[in-house]
Amino acid sequence: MTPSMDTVVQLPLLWALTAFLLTTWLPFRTAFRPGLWSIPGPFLAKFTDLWKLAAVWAGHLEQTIIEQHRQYGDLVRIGPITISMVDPRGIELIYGLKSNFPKSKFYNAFMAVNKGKPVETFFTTQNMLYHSAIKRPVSSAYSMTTITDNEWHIDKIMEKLLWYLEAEFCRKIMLEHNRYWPMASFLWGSGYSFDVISEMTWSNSFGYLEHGADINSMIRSLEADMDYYAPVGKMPWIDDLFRGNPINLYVARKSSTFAKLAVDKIRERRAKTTLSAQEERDFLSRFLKASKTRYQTVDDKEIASYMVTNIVAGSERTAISIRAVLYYLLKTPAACKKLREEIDTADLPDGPLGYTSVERLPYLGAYIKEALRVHPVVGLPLERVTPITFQLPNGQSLPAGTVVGMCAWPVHRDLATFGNWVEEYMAEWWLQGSDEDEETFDYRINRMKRADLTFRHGTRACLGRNIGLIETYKTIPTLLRALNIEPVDPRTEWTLKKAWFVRQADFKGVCLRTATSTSFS
Ligand code: HEM
Repeated sequence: MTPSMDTVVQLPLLWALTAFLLTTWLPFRTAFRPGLWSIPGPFLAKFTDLWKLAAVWAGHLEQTIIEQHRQYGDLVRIGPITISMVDPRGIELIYGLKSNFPKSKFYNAFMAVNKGKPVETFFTTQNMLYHSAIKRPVSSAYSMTTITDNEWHIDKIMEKLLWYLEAEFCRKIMLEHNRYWPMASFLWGSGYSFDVISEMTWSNSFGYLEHGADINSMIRSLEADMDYYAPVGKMPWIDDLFRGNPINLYVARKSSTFAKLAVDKIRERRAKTTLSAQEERDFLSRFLKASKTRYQTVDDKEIASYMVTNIVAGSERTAISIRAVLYYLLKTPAACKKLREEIDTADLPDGPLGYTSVERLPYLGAYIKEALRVHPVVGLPLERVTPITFQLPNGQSLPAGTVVGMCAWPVHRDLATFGNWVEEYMAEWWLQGSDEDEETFDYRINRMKRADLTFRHGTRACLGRNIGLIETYKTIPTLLRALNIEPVDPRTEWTLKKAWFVRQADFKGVCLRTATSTSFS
């Protein structure tokens, strides 16, 4: 059968129309989306999320966003429907309790897989009702009172760390090798924080400190996962295509390492007839208690998901924070000296320091806050979706369905809030100046606090904030008191691996010696 004359004429027209739509009309429509087209930003980003993906892939989105904001101002369009904002007033509007904006699809990539099925967690869910339903039964387990009542879990691991560093390594290796020990994996790596959070969760640490190695490469594979999630989260359909497609999920039908471990721990705990005092009060016991009263919401799948979230969200972030504080202290010898003096004169008890005995030390607080300002853990914008038209502080409005996010790196470098010293480590700014009256100081410090995105803010703020803070506040002075930690060469820099987290790699210049040894040879 030969095609009719009409078809012959129509076919090329159809192709031309399709080509026009694909090459001109659709990109034009995307770029000139009402409410967004006037917001400045990189040209490519108006048309496609490839711009974001490429910047994350290249490992410097946080720096690129800082530069974009310096070039274009407070609002930058970094994707066809994505806006980055830097004005600290936006924090309350986007993340505050009243706004309740859901997370964007970026978080889909972070979903764990259990028996071939993606599992939503506190961290990943975009359903705010589900989020509040699963958070309510367990939120008291993360309160300041509960965590300080259970500091002994942290103390146990801290004692191991001290023993390990002093007895096992420092003394021995110092005697053998020029009396210093280049700080390596255990403290510098994440093993310590992994051990703390596993001890708090099920009263048994992974044992990184004892093994001195990355058991079953769990840390390495978690880091690799995070490095994968960050770029694919910027174009979530890529993850759907490769990892989340039904064929892959069916063929794999596997659970993530942490999900399997959590299920085993629940089974073991249920089989126990008596529990130790420690087990009675750990997270797992609290989750199991919650399941008795809220059994419709908190089933075993949910308990496993709470446990996985604890391990995944509570290990790397705290390790990165502790490393940041140590790094900036070591790079600023005057600060380190001042802090040592503060600790020495504070009349503190022996052994691992309690949170209540150190939280009021002014220099310690200032050094920690400043390190987390200069080096926030998360390096990407925390994306939320506007459910309705969103009125910005400058009067402009964004249409419903816009992805809007603030990244801690540019926000913590906002010149209007932090002054011209934003790139410097200047902890004293968190303290009242000698020529500053109370009122001026209160005004200044409150502005700085309102611009603090370290743990974020509002409904989806960090659930483990108290753990992260207590662990950091306890660990830094306990270490400084027990050991002299010094840079071999203060000019040495660390290297940074930037994806979802801005993770530090080897800072080889650091070495340890016990506080009692007098000098390096
Ligand atoms: C110093 C250490 C820590 C820092 C700097 C930190 C930082 C953050 C930040 C910035 C977020 C918001 C992420 C987002 O909106 O995408 C977050 C969320 C979260 N963090 Fe932390 N975190 C730390 C420690 C912990 C610990 C120890 C735990 C666990 C037990 C934890 C559990 C969580 C959870 C569950 C969320 C998700 C909350 C939600 O969406 O409702 N974090 N954290």
